[in-house]
Amino acid sequence: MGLSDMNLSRLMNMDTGIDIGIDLGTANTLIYVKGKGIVANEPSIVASERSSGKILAIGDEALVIHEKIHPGIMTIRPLANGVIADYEATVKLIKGLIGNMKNRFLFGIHRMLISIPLGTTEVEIRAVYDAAHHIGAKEVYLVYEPIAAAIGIGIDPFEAQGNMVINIGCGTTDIAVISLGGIASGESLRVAGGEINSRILRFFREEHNMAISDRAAEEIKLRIASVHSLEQEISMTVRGVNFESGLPVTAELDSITLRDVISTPINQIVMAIKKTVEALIVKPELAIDILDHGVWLTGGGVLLKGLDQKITEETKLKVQICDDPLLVVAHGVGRILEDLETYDSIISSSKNHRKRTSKSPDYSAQNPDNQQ
Ligand SMILES: Nc1ncnc2c1ncn2[C@@H]1O[C@H](COP(=O)(O)OP(=O)(O)OP(=O)(O)O)[C@@H](O)[C@H]1O
Repeated sequence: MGLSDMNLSRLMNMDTGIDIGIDLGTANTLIYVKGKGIVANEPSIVASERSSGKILAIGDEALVIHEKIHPGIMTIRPLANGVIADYEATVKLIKGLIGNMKNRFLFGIHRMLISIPLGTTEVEIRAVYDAAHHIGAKEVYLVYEPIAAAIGIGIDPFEAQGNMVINIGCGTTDIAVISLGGIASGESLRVAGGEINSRILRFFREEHNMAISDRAAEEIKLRIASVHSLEQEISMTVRGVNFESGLPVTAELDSITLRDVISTPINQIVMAIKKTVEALIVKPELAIDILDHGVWLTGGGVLLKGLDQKITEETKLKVQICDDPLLVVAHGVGRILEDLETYDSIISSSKNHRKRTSKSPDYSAQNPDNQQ
């Protein structure tokens, strides 16, 4: 009796290994397995033993350790501003997240597709390729995050109509006008949700001589941060530690004061959006498309209260927050992975990656390989 189609495909899968997509983010790393969907969504954090470097935990478990100071354990966030800041820890994070799955397959990972921010330099791209090969991927592909986000929304990146996507994560904000499979106008800045938290931490340090935890800064942002006046302004009591006495203290913070505290990064993001739109002056038909169809907001950072309204007021563009902004890049990476042939021209591969020096990228390029 011959092999059934299913057995044959199983055999082929074993022969070549699994295909994995990764949204490697500053705050969160998501793993997509071809044919299965998103199988992991955990914070990008690794905890290791200080003396031996032995990995104790990754993801959710490492975050719990991070919040409880322990002299013998250190925690690392391997990604900063969307790119690899600690190579070893990044490898450990990805290995840890896919480790359990991989054991179920005989020949490990075949293809690995990773999303990267628009502003990733040549050196940083090299590090991503190296890490993926180090982990065992036989073929490695990269895609720019806003293109993955667009595909995750359901936009056809090859259509002539211009589509504008603003992806605000933790470490980076990417703004791209996508048309005909390329980026017609784009900006990338290393300012996003994480910078808002940094401003909150700094405010308490400078204004209240008070240390607050990373978790407290995140909670403040989620509960009372807004970039547009609220119908009813809100406030909360914040707990921390006085820098001099070391004693626990509290302070009140209201949404009006906080709006001012976070205004600089918000203005930087708005300026970058305006710059991207202004660059379309030489491509008026794309500018009209954006005016007609509006802008998509993706990434967790867009959930900041009133941000959509602020962007509309400042740019006169209609904006829409996509469904599942924290998952949309991973969904896009997944769609590409399921159909690599269709998306061939918008991804780059380590096979055809040429060695170049680190320079500012040219966003007219269609994929991360085309950096000048
Ligand atoms: N409700 C919310 N309000 C404001 N910010 C939020 C909210 N929910 C999540 N965020 C922020 O979204 C960010 C995480 O988003 P996301 O997972 O898309 O980023 P990332 O992919 O890890 O980062 P990057 O793409 O920059 O490397 C964090 O800064 C988080 O604080």
